[in-house]
Amino acid sequence: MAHLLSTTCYLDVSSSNKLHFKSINQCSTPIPTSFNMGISLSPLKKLSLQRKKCAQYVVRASAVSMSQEAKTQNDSGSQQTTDGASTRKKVMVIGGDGYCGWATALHLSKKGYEVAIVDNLIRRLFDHQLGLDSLTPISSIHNRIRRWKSLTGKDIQLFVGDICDFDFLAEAFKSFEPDAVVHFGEQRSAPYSMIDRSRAVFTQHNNVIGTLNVLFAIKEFREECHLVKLGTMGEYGTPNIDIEEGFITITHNGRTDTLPYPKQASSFYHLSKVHDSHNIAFTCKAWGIRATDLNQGVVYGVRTDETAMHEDLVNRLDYDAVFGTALNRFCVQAAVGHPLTVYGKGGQTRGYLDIRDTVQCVEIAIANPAKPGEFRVFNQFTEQFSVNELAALVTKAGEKLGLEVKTISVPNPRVEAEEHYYNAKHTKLIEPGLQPHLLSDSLLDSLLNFAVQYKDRVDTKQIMPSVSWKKIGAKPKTVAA
Ligand SMILES: O=c1ccn([C@@H]2O[C@H](COP(=O)(O)OP(=O)(O)O[C@H]3O[C@H](CS(=O)(=O)O)[C@@H](O)[C@H](O)[C@H]3O)[C@@H](O)[C@H]2O)c(=O)[nH]1
Repeated sequence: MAHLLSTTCYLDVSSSNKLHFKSINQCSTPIPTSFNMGISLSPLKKLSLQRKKCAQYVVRASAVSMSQEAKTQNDSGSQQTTDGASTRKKVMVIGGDGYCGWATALHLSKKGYEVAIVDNLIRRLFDHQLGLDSLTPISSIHNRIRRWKSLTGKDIQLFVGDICDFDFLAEAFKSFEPDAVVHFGEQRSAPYSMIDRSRAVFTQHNNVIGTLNVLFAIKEFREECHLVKLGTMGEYGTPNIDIEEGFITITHNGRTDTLPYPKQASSFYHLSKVHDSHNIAFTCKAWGIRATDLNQGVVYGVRTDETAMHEDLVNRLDYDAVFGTALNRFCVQAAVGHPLTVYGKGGQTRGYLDIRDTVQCVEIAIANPAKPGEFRVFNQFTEQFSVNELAALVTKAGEKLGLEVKTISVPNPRVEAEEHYYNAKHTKLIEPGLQPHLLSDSLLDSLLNFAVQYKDRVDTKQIMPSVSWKKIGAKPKTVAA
């Protein structure tokens, strides 16, 4: 069984330019290395893809010139100590190199929080393995952080390693001492988890054990630390009743109780988040952990105020059938003249939100922490759309830009309801101040323009779905060269 090569690196942005190397840790979580259509990925195999002894090093960001005057930002990340002094709240962003994590790390840093990114960079490895790429060219995490420092004067610490390796996570916790942990560090694609047995096992192991380790790290080293965990609206499935925020009050045989809302996830990925929610709820009760489960809907968009500051800060945008999500995919499809790929009847309805609202929601959760022992659940989306509605909106916006947009019905590769009732509550983030960026013509114009700008980078072979919920088997899938 192949394993992941994991480098543990610590980027400390302070005074001198020294580079320190130190041997650290090992890990044993298997990750799959092949996908689809017959030929295995020998170069990646040669990497041996093993979580083995690796280097820890410290890079000083002052090695990068300050290309722009550092600016003072509005700081909302400070907190009062018992003696009245003001300190900056420390937030560890696990998965801070990914789509939502990178945007969030920058936003929190700008808001005055002291931020550390923890990431094993595996999202970049998935692309290498499956032959995929972000629509937008993205810089290395090191260059991203250096650029941020040069533009704003703000440090972001970097711990490169795997949270399934508890020794690594413990070191990161003891070194950074977070007041809050935002946990995006999971394999987040439903199709990826449905490629083959090894991807299903990897997804659930990685996600469930990673979160379990975070819970143990909080208990062991930072009891007061608030866990802000990214869950998913997909935990609820599509029941024929209104979806509440985490809990539902039920009267049964004359007795009444408020219970966790029933979970009906529809992929091994979505199920991993259900398992996480149970583990978190249990440890809140048993150990007094304070946690917020953010059941996020489908995210769209690419720009946030911070990622728009420089090309080195640009976020990734996935359009392929494994990692790309519905609206982002449709915009890229429209830009390259590919028909919009509505799966099945297109009545599948989900909650959606702009990535600028993802970063706002996380900040709201951190600024208003759960109490010790409290397990809160917020539904994190701003609007509901069916896939057909999204296709119609993109068609209209494309026409305005002179694009001829067609839609096709693709046989649904997933097992899901294609026509159903959907009405999900989402008030708990609005009350403390979320100001939603609703999907508008101007947003669609700018997303489409963005897609048009990068359309030469699109590999149209990655658009049609090739992962089937029904055909998943034990045999490892490999990718063609
Ligand atoms: O080309 C496409 C792509 C998707 N769909 C449909 O659009 C819906 C949403 O699919 P998606 O790929 O945009 O989103 P999903 O697989 O549900 O997962 C994404 O959105 C989840 C939130 S939610 O959908 O569970 O609310 C997050 O948890 C995941 O990390 C993120 O990848 C599904 O019914 C899917 O069948 C199409 O019709 N055509």
